[in-house]
Amino acid sequence: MAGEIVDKTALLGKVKQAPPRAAFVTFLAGNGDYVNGVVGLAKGLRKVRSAYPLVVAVLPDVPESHRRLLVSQGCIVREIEPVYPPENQIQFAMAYYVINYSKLRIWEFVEYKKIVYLDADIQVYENIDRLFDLPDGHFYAVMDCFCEKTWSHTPQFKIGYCQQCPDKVSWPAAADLGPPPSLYFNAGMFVHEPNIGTYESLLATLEITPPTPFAEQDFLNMFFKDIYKPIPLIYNLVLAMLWRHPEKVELEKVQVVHYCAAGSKPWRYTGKEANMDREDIKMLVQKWWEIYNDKSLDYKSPASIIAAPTAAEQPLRDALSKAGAAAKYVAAPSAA
Ligand SMILES: O=c1ccn([C@@H]2O[C@H](COP(=O)(O)OP(=O)(O)O)[C@@H](O)[C@H]2O)c(=O)[nH]1
Ligand SMILES: OC[C@H]1O[C@H](O[C@@H]2[C@@H](O)[C@H](O)[C@@H](O)[C@H](O)[C@@H]2O)[C@H](O)[C@@H](O)[C@H]1O
Ligand SMILES: [Mn+2]
Repeated sequence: MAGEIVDKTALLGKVKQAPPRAAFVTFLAGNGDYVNGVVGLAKGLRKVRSAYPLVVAVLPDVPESHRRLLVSQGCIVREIEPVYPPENQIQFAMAYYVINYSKLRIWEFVEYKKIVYLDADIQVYENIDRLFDLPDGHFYAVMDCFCEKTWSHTPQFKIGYCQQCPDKVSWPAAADLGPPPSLYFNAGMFVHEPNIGTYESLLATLEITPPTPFAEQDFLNMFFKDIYKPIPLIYNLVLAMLWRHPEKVELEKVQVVHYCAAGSKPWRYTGKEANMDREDIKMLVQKWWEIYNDKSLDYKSPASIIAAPTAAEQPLRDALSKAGAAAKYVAAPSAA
């Protein structure tokens, strides 16, 4: 850079925008392979040029190596303490669901005015930043489907009722079944406002609420029933919709895919489970891998752009150096 004088600190100051008071948040537990989902999500949000950071709420059992990997991919890693439901003999739909109550900790993230929560097995294929502009005071999420056998414990499954097609099998007037279930959302993606009062109420209510098969998803549906506002399924395609309610899915319009069907986690996909040999599933898994393997989507810290810009980044560097006052080049402190 002969002749070039650049004040790296000044440039860094210009590259760093004021942190937006909103964020995407995901949740990571254990030392297993869900960390791949978070890396994929971080790269997917970068690909769609989201203006918001990805915060990863990690449980204490997430190893340092996974945390470093996520920081190297531009994530903000924040440790949370687990949340457990009251002692119980309940059979969760999936045994590991018990740990998903820990998602409740994100109501403590009050440095963010609004949060879009995304499971680690979700990928974002179009920019959904507009969700942060939804009016406050509601809990926004996509309606779930009751048709998979994971719901076989419920009365609605037993009579073949699903909220996605309430007229197909209408809810019987029989008194013993009570009223039809309220609108029920999938808790893999939702828009909410962190708030300490809400957080304390969530935890206090949990202490006196017997756990149920869909764990925190059931609990959140009960807690936010009065302010829940359904949003279109383009924001959280629960894969089972493809074979349970295909008439409701326009795949080309879907912006967010939730790899929640059994066998659909891309990083451990074998194609052997039910429905996993479908062409649309194979295409969606391949789409996930294309982003995960795309090195151009790896995070580059502002310092690395300033120090060694690629051709594509040169314009940014030039603009910044023009914007910044001419000043002596200040080499970064050597790592040694
Ligand atoms: O071993 C696990 C299991 C779950 N999760 C987190 O908990 C979320 C909910 O679990 P999962 O997505 O498997 O539930 P599903 O949506 O498939 O019912 C995951 O997306 C991850 O964010 C995790 O980090 N490690
Ligand atoms: O702990 C309970 C979990 O319940 C939900 O997953 C279910 C649900 O969507 C069912 O309707 C599907 O049939 C099933 O495949 C799927 O796993 C959330 O995605 C997840 O984040 C988490 O809240
Ligand atoms: Mn999920």
